[in-house]
Amino acid sequence: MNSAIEPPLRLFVRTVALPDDRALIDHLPETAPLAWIRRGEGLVAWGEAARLRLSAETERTGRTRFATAAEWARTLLAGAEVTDDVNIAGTGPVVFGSFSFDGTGTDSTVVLPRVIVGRRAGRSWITTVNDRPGHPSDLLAGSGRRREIGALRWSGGALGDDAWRTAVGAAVDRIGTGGLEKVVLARDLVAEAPDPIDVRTLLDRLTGDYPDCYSYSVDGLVGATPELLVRRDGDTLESLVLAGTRPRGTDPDTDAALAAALLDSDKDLAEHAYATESLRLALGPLSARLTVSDQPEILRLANLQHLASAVRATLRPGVSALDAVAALHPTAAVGGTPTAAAMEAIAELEQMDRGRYAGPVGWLDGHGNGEWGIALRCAHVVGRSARLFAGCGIVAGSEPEAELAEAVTKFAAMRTALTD
Ligand SMILES: C=C(O[C@@H]1C=C(C(=O)O)C=C[C@H]1O)C(=O)O
Repeated sequence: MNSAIEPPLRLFVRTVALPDDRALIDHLPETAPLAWIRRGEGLVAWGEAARLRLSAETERTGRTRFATAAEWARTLLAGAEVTDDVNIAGTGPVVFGSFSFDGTGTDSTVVLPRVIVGRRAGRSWITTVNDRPGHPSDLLAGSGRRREIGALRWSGGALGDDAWRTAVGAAVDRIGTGGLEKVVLARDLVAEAPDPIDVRTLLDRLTGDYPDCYSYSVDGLVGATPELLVRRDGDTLESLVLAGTRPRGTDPDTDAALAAALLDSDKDLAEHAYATESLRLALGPLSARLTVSDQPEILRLANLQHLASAVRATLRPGVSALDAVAALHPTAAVGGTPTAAAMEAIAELEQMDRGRYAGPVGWLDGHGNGEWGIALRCAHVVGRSARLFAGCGIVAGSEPEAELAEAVTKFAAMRTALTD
């Protein structure tokens, strides 16, 4: 059964311009911070006016939960009395969501916060969600100082290095015998801190190190993802497909050589093509117009470079950001091809529950606008512990040793963020 914390009978939502140029993170309290930030803009939020917990489904792809969440949000937000002085995507009431990778997972959640602070195209605003008209002053209080994380104790996750190499080998064998073309295999790693982890400290470091990524925090899932699943503003949808990876070089020549090798690698181009194709197939029926760039480009991050393809679509009327998420997840960038066989292979070979890693994370406003990323380069933080995740696309020709090295590099974003 899905369960919702019943919202008050009537919600009063007020958005006003905020003459404040503090960094978004500086507004956040330590408890349950919600965030979606890129290049200093985005949304931060806190408090809870309503929450939907979604139950497990029988299908691994689990599409019903997105439809349930979209309907819940639509009814909730349509029933609110909204006064919006700013009126752009992300103003008015906004829900934040984080969905489990696998539909059989139990920890998907959507929350309507009490206070949302946003910044976009140089404009800042604050939105409050109340049971009575007006801005309650106690919710606008500034936040406390961010705390350091302290000395960490690291331990292995579900599979050690050898076992994970073996799993990659088994995936390559499966691909060779037909029925499966690509599968993304992930692994986990656990860090234990001396005190409860201050998520704002992680966000501060992630936004600093990865300004071009989307730094997010929803219900303890914290990370900085380069992979935009959906941005919907009016009838325009954008997405960025990533698949195919190399590390950054330590000097400009090596860096350029690694990028050139990536653009020239048949294995990586094939891995990338599965991902763009899955997106094209899923988005086609929702779009009046759809363009996927024909040649991938290089996206450079602090620690990695990826093959990237930009996608742009004009959506058919009435398709919300969350409707598009429902159609897209799981893309071959984090699942594989064909989807059902890849999901089975993941469940069998990884030997762990991904939780919300590699699931959609983001926000949705009352007009159906929103931004959703794939929850990558992240950790699930619970009290003093953080469980980190990293995965790699496996195709014919993948080598276990190289994939292991790639996973180590992908862990680095969160490892560094956790390290004082
Ligand atoms: C699965 C992850 O990343 C995905 C896999 C990639 C690859 O295998 O080349 C690249 C980008 C992401 O789509 C991860 O970071 O955990």
